[in-house]
Amino acid sequence: MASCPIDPSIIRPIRFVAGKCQMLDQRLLPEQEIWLDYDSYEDVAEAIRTMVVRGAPAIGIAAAIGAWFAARDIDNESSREFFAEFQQRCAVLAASRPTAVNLSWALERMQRFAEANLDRSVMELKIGLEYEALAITQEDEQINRKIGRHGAPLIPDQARILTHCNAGALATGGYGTALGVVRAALAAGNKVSVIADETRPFLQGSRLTAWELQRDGIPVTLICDNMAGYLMQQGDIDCVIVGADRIAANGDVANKIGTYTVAVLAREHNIPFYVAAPRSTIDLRLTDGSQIPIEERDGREVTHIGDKALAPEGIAVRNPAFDLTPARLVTAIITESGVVSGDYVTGLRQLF
Ligand SMILES: CSC[C@@H](O)[C@@H](O)C(=O)COP(=O)(O)O
Repeated sequence: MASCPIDPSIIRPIRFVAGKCQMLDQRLLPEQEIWLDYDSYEDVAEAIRTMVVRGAPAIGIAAAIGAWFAARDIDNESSREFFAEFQQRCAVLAASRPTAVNLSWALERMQRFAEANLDRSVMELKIGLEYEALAITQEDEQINRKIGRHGAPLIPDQARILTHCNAGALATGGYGTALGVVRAALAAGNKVSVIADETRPFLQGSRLTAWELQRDGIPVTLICDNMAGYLMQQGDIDCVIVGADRIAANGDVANKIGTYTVAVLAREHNIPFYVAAPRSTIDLRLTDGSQIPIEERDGREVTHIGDKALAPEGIAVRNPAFDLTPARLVTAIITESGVVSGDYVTGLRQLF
């Protein structure tokens, strides 16, 4: 795979250069800014699995682009046979990571498009799927800017905002969800600052959130995950904003491991706990969070940083990548269609 230096303007982790799809290799940040070229659905599935690309909306975008590559490379003139093969290839992409529903949301949208147009030629289907993938890519940044506009009024001037993981530009098509609210609050003239949890074990907070905010000149202070309680106790945090990988119909939120701990601490200290997410992250098919599949990743992410061992060889390890925050701990869910709080069952349904 070829690489090239980073685009110095707005951060968008997935881009098209000379007709090629490139993804910023987020495993290497902040040390190296390397873009990798992608041209096959198998490689895109691997990029999602290995977290070259990560963050729920960005995973959805990558999946849509992977589905377009999958369609483009099918050699069959019959629309129905093409569709059967397309579905099988989408299933490979769908299996790459289980928790973020944006992945299946994007793949289902691509398959719905194909299924609704089976009277067209395979060539027309392929062109249509390319447009659909590009639409999913471009819409996302606009959605995030709307989330930002809805969320900004909730954030007081001078607020010190705790965030966990990376729900920023790097996790989306651009601008970010939780960090989109921060960007919108700053754009509205409020002098806010961010406190970023480092987010063990994959360090999305220290490697990615700190990197993208510092790069954009947004005030950010890094802390270890276990420092959040102390800072809240000291009165140094005014609100929490995080993203989400999947939100059940009752408002339970799956997000990066450690989010639940932050939500419990926020409740103890009467600090508002906001979740910012697009509607594509809301899964109304699931009545509550217990139905959300939680990914367990390789224990090596816990025992090592890079090649450096942090634990004795052979130690037993658990590595759940996400946790569940019950709706009762969530002050409000900020979406592109408005802010929902209180009765999530009714409020989330009304967004659709
Ligand atoms: C806008 S991104 C929201 C979530 O996807 C984010 O908070 C998160 O948990 C990402 O997890 P990751 O494992 O890095 O994909």
